[in-house]
Amino acid sequence: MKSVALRIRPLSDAEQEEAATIVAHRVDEQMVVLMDPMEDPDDILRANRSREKTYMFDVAFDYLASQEEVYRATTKGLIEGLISGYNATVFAYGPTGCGKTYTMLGTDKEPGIYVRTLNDLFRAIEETSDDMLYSVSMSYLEIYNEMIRDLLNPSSGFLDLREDAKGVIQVAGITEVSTINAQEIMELLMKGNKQRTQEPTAANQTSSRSHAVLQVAVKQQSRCRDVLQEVRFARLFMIDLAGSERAAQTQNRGQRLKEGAHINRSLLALGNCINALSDKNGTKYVNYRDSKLTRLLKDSLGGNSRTVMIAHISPASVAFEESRNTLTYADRAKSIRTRVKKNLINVSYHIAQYTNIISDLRSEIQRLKKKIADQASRQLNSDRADIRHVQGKVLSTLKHMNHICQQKLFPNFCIFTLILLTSGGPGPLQPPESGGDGPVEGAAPGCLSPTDGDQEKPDGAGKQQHGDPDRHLQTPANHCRVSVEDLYVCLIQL
Ligand SMILES: Nc1ncnc2c1ncn2[C@@H]1O[C@H](COP(=O)(O)OP(=O)(O)OP(=O)(O)O)[C@@H](O)[C@H]1O
Repeated sequence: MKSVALRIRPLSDAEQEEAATIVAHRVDEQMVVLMDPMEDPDDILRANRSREKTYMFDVAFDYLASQEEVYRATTKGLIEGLISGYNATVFAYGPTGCGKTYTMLGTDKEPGIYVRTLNDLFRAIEETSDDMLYSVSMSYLEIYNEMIRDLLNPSSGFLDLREDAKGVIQVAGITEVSTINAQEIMELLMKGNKQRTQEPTAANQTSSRSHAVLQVAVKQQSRCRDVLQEVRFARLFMIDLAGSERAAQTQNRGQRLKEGAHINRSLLALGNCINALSDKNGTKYVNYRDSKLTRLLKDSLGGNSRTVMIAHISPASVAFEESRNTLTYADRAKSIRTRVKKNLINVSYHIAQYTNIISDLRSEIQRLKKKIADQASRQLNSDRADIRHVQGKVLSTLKHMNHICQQKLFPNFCIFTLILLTSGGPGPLQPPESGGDGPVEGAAPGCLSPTDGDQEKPDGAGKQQHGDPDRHLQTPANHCRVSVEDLYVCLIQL
């Protein structure tokens, strides 16, 4: 547990009337002492024991502590974690009439933990709402005689507990009100509270006959829509348990007695869970299924939750037995360890999203590779066609030249023909390997290349002379075409 606190309420009017003595004292911020009122001091001396037993808690309060002090020391620290995705639970535990409802709900003048927590939660949300987007929903239920009732919609009948795929316990069909308006939530809380089963008993005029569970779910995500966005989700349970009671003390009959039996049964189940969870060897079976209360509190007790227990006792000698039991359970609860982790509800969604992006990119790469390969093969085919076309042109030019050449030019003409056939004649064609340089390198000595032409005619004279803008393109086809033109010029000059 994150912390276990103890609160000792003031002596009640009834206790004062009974002239009860005070047996439970707060010694300091953490220590409480309980004195046994029945023990004979002589017996204690003879047995060499103390009449007093001390208990240590994370924090201890007595009748002087204000509601604000209790809230600050126990619950306020949970809010920051809550809005960042850490589950939290605060529950009030103790015998009937010892101040659980006072701590959790409080009064109009002295509001309790519910109101203070919600106020601070909405303040924290407001302070960060420029960067973060929130959604808050609230539900309020009671477990009365082992049945779950929706306090925000009591006419909906009894509800069932279900475990979702992730093992989280949910209340099927519960009303969840979405709001980030503190005032609205307070009104709902007050309305729900009026629905809560309360009856006067001899021990408490306003005894809660049910366990009340206020659940606030907070979802937070960044307003900035980047790819690495996280959605954090956390639940806060605030629980006002019904008080354990002894029939003799409450003088209950009939329905009250039956309620008391149910209350005690679920609190016994809670006590058993606390016992098993606090077992030092960790080998005891934790039976959450014994009551609806323990099923609902499964995560809060031994799972993923920062849990605060506020145990309550009366200081009076008449309540000694109940106080001792409560102190013993609260003391044990200190050794319960929970495994808290941040709830990032859409991590798997993002992983799925990344997987989709990667597979889209892979198919895009495949598509582009195929396109490049197709283009390259089309280009190669068109280059081959160009070269064959040029070769054809060369041959017909040569045939034509054959007619116009004088006899004395014939040997020169034959030499040029030979050169041309050696450099670009029919035979296996090589595609350009780098910028079309291949055919130039492969040209026979004496065959003119565009570069050769430029070298021979500085200042672009060659370009003007031939007037062909494609002349400098380094493709095999152009290279051959230029060579033919140069050859033609040379032949005419000869
Ligand atoms: N710290 C306190 N300061 C002043 N009054 C208190 C304090 N604690 C409890 N009381 C008063 O004691 C009475 C009983 O308290 P409360 O109803 O909160 O007990 P409870 O533990 O919730 O009882 P139950 O389990 O029967 O519902 C109430 O009248 C309440 O106002």
